[in-house]
Amino acid sequence: MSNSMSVLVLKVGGALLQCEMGMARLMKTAAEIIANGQKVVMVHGGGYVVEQQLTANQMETTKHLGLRVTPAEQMPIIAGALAGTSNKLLQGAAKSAGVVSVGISLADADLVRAIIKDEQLGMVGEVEPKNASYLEFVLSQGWMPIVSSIAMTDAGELLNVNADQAATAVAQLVDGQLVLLSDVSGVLDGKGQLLKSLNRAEIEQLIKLGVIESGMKVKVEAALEVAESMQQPVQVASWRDAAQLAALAKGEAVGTQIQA
Ligand SMILES: Nc1ncnc2c1ncn2[C@@H]1O[C@H](COP(=O)(O)OP(=O)(O)O)[C@@H](O)[C@H]1O
Ligand SMILES: CC(=O)N[C@@H](CCC(=O)OP(=O)(O)O)C(=O)O
Repeated sequence: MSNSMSVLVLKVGGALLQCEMGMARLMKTAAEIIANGQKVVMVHGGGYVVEQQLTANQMETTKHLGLRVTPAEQMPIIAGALAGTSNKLLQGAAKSAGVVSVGISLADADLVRAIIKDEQLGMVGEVEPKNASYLEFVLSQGWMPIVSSIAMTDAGELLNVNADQAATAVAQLVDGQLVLLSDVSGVLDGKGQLLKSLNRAEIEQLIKLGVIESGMKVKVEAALEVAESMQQPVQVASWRDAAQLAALAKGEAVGTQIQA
């Protein structure tokens, strides 16, 4: 079990980037957590920004089981949308909340080892933790790393990594406590009610029933991997919910606890 002073890895989903008030509130929360003495690493998605920029370039896009099929010719736009636009939008919000940030990607400083996940998905990456030195240095300065999910193969090709999976690798890398913040208050049951806690058997059952699907399926599977490998619960909650953010700042459990 990690103690409350361990590194907090906060993953934020792409819908946040469409909401200026949401970004401001989240960064205020991050500022409070940092002021309380805890280190924070932010990992972000940006699925909506990717879609806007592909559409603006007359490119079509599809997802397969929650992962974006990424043809090589789309990679420059996707990298720009995630490591550029999305990352800098969040840095701007951090700056105006008084948080000093360092905007990086998974491709920096050998943070992770990245390989192509499945040829049929194109340039989609699968990552595992590699070298924490750079993150540790940034954190030691009191700065907040903001990490996009763009990675690089050993041959130097850019890869598009699902941001929940990126956050998993980062949490393992820094031995951190992982919180996945989305636009829903947590994992919901078939009636839309929040499920407070889920283990592997319950997750498998809900996936089989089709209650947990698409992006949430990728998210809970990523959460479960961390919960099991690090033997600590992972929280799935919402950046939209001010009460959840306030609880998070106090170190309380929020949303759905994914348990080992
Ligand atoms: N059982 C479920 N509970 C909550 N959300 C679910 C569930 N099944 C599917 N979803 C969908 O998953 C979405 C969250 O995943 P995703 O869009 O990938 O989030 P993010 O971009 O924040 O990572 C929700 O907005 C919802 O549409
Ligand atoms: C391979 C893959 O699916 N990559 C994602 C990366 C961004 C992401 O995960 O963004 P959200 O957190 O907003 O969903 C994508 O292209 O959308």
